[in-house]
Amino acid sequence: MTKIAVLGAGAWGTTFGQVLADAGNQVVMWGIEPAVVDAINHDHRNPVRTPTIERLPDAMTASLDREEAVDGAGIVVVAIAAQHAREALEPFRPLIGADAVVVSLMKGIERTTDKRMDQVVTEALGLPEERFAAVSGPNLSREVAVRQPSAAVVASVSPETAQRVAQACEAPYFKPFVSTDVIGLELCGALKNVTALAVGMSRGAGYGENTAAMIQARGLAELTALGEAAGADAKTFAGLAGVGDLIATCASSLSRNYTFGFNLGRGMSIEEATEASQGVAEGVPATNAVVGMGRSLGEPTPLAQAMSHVLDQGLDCAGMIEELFGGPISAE
Ligand SMILES: NC(=O)C1=CN([C@@H]2O[C@H](COP(=O)(O)OP(=O)(O)OC[C@H]3O[C@@H](n4cnc5c(N)ncnc54)[C@H](OP(=O)(O)O)[C@@H]3O)[C@@H](O)[C@H]2O)C=CC1
Ligand SMILES: O=C(CO)COP(=O)(O)O
Repeated sequence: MTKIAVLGAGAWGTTFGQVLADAGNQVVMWGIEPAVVDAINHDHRNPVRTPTIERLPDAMTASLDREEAVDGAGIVVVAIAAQHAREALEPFRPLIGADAVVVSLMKGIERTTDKRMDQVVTEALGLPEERFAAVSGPNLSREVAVRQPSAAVVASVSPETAQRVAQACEAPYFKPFVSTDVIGLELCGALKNVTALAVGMSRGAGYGENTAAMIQARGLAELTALGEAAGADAKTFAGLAGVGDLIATCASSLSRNYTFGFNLGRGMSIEEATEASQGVAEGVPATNAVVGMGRSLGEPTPLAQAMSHVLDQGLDCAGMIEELFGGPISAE
């Protein structure tokens, strides 16, 4: 059995840990909450983050100790809230094996640097990019947790690394595809969250399918253009990690980003929506980073800009839509 460490015992880390265990690996979760680590070890449960999983596989254990978690692990998976990834990972730098591959499940942009998670992870760990892979796709954790059929894309600049990670996470209900477009995959995951906030907001305000579709389609155009400007392959945005994830996230109350937006749309303040959120809504800190990224690449980001006015200045849903669609007629 291959040992795989999963850093971060949140909803997706724990659920993906179950995928890896179901795929035949020995999985050690690393977390910072003693109660969560204790519950995984003694009750085979993570009642805080994955309450719908009644019993985690026997091949899953957990540790509070960094060294114990990654010692002998051939693959190290990172599923930590994006804004905390760098500080959480730096202490792992001397501990991760020289041949280990590091995999990011995170869908975010670092607010203070506007950097993608592949950049944050490789910088924090001093990792060559050939030993890094990202996994992204339409993977609402509660559905994967009950083993509904799902697929994801594993991207690495090294086709061998992508293949190795894909083989490790292929389970009867979880189908990985491979790609070398790390930048595209990272931007799909992070930027669809900003669109999900806006679509959720329109739903919360009472608007229907047409409004949701127009925001979603413009969001896709925006993230594709930004991705291409950053060096990504446009094909990635039409695939599972792009359109696929956008469809899942923008249509589901299981998405924290959609729900955060929905709550804003029905009148909650940012503080109230944050309080109501069940886990991290990555689109919130990513929004201004997307605006910053657009500015540095010379690419307009009207949707992210409108959402930043929602988050920073309290713009309401009607104002957000007016800002997005109220300008002069232009080519699509
Ligand atoms: N849930 C989903 O459906 C999916 C999520 N993702 C992505 O995966 C990433 C993780 O999401 P998810 O697990 O759902 O989020 P959760 O909010 O459930 O969990 C976040 C995790 O980050 C940990 N964390 C936060 N700060 C620190 C820190 N300083 N040091 C160590 N650990 C820390 C939290 O620990 P603690 O519990 O102790 O606070 C928690 O385990 C996100 O980027 C998300 O976009 C990707 C695909 C699907
Ligand atoms: O990325 C996800 C589904 O693919 C999860 O979305 P949320 O982070 O909005 O819950």
